[in-house]
Amino acid sequence: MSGLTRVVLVAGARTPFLDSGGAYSPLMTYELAAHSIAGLVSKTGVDVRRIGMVTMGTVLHEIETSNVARESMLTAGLPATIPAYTTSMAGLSASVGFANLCDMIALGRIEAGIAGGVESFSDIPIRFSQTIRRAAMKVRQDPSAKNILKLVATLRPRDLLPEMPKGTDFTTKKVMGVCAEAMVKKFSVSRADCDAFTERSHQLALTAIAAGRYADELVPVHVPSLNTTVTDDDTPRADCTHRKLVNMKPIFDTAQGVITAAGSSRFTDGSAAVLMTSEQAAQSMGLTPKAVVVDYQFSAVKDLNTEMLLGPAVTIPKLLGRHGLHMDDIGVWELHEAFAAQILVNVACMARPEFADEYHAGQVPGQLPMDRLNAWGGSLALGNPFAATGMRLLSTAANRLQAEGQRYAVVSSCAGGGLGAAILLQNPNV
Ligand SMILES: CC(=O)SCCNC(=O)CCNC(=O)[C@H](O)C(C)(C)COP(=O)(O)OP(=O)(O)OC[C@H]1O[C@@H](n2cnc3c(N)ncnc32)[C@H](O)[C@@H]1OP(=O)(O)O
Repeated sequence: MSGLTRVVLVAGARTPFLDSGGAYSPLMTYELAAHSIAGLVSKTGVDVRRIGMVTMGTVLHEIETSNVARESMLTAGLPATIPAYTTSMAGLSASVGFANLCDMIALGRIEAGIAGGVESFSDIPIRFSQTIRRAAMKVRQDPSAKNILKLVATLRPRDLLPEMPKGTDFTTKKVMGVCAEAMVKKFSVSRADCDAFTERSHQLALTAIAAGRYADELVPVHVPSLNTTVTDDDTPRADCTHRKLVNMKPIFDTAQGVITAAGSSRFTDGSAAVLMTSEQAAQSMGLTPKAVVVDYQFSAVKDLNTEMLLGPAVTIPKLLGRHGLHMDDIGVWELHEAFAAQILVNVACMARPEFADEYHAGQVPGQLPMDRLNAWGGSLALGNPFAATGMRLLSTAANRLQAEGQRYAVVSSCAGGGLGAAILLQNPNV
């Protein structure tokens, strides 16, 4: 963002991530999101009067709180005078809010903003069937007993069944695990490599947790109706070992697939948020930024049927290329692990000339240095509350830049709809 006001990422905060159906079940998403916003404000000590906008991304929209950004920032106790809007771009829902706020700060329209993401799979929007919905609308127009009886007589028992969200991509009508298997068939990665990557994710997460790496970003969540306070992520597993993984059956392609339950990120509840300001605003508020936001890029794949989750391989090279950077120049890599196979396909594609011909005008991005990738574990171990994941990655990348003394970090995610995002951060001190 040269020539514009420099944007800095001050810090991130997140709730612990929990397997769906757990202790967050009684909470609505706005309540979960309020915890990450309130925690972020309290840990940074930012002067809230200087915040110009709040965004909150979500994938599964709750109808009662359709502008979940507004409800969550009010619940977090931010002044009502701060505007807030909700963003939606599949798994990149929070990242697009983050990008919007960066632009607003860079252009001098606001001097500080909070970008968050939230998801709950414990309380998904389940609807009546369309037949019932239509009948209900007709009853609203004419609520007479005669009309109600007439409409009830047209209903069949199956119309009374609730409609669950399908969990499939709307265009391809496939679930993401099936899409990931289609990528494996096109670009081929082995089951053994997937298992090794899965084990690595859990072991690195457990080591990072034991070393207190996440203490800085985690905010406890009190759930009054259960009289409990959640302090830790609950999905990293010590028993995620080669011995166990090797015996697991593939679940999305039972005959020939490589993706098991362990090699898939789980349906998870949680929220995360990051604080961005202009460099001058951070200085004047006495805040110490963890990273400078250098640039970002959104892209989309050509073929949704075989490349659905290939967003990082399509997006990262565009971002790096714009800054004359190579894979080796990046010291910290934080990539969303939707599936072990999806990460391995993305990494493999970036090193392949035929993929470079297809997407990057023949410029082969090269080999991603695996020892710098998700060094504190990834979504396979920590879970994937869809929209919250992007903000978790940013927070972790900024913390890793500081802890590891690296100069650049790249954060990247794939998403349903064949979308991809990549964000380039720089350590202000290196
Ligand atoms: C952009 C994107 O992010 S795209 C991705 C979007 N997300 C998705 O599509 C979600 C994909 N995930 C899923 O569909 C589900 O989480 C599934 C199907 C993978 C898992 O579903 P569940 O039925 O809850 O699996 P469950 O937890 O019961 O695990 C099955 C078995 O594997 C075991 N297991 C699961 N994970 C692990 C692990 N990491 N290590 C060891 N064992 C494991 C369980 O203990 C269980 O064993 P058991 O049968 O002996 O009890």
